[in-house]
Amino acid sequence: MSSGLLKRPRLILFDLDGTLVDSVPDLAYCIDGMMGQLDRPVWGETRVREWVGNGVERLVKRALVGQLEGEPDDSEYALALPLFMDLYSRHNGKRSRLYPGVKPALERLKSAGYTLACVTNKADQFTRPLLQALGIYDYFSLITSGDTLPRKKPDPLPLLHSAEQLGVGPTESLMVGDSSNDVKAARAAGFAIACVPYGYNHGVDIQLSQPDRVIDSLEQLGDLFE
Ligand SMILES: O=C(O)COP(=O)(O)O
Ligand SMILES: [Mg+2]
Repeated sequence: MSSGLLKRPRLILFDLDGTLVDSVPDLAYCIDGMMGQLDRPVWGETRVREWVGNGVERLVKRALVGQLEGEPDDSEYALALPLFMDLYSRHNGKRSRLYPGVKPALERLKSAGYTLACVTNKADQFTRPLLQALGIYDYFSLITSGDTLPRKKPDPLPLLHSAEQLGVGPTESLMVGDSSNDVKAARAAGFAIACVPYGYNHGVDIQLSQPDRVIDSLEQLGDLFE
């Protein structure tokens, strides 16, 4: 990782789960509720934390197979997904919290004239209510969810789509995330990438993905730019 200041961006894209919001308490509660309804053992927050970041379908599959990779039995998955969707639509946001410094950081960046947008792999039916419940929906000029486009992060499409919609080029755009999916998507899109170390990266240190910067709090973002 290099040091020194980054080129000042015009657009800052924020990942949601693990970057803005600690959503694992709700996700784990609903995964465990689903497992219980299937008469299977529950996993708890520590395991579920390692499985978040590739969208709801992968999360349910990971819970069914008990690991990051692998495909569950088709008929069990067909039962499990609607159970999870129903539980999460009723519990989304109840136990989730903004990470420290998120709201003041968004406020300061917005006031300083940066365009802010959200790019998440979370399904849109859950993304918008969560941002609203946590009082940060209005900071974002655009929200691109995991099912908005045909491909999710780590594909660069959601990042490139957001920048294009907002009339900003990739070299004037910064992605802020917590996982290797965010780093891969940003690199493929030609965006700069800053990461937080406190989120969900499948149990792996985010430094190993070599983002341009790692910051402890979003409040440090403004200090990164020339
Ligand atoms: O996997 C999800 O549902 C969300 O993940 P993200 O907000 O970190 O992209
Ligand atoms: Mg994330």
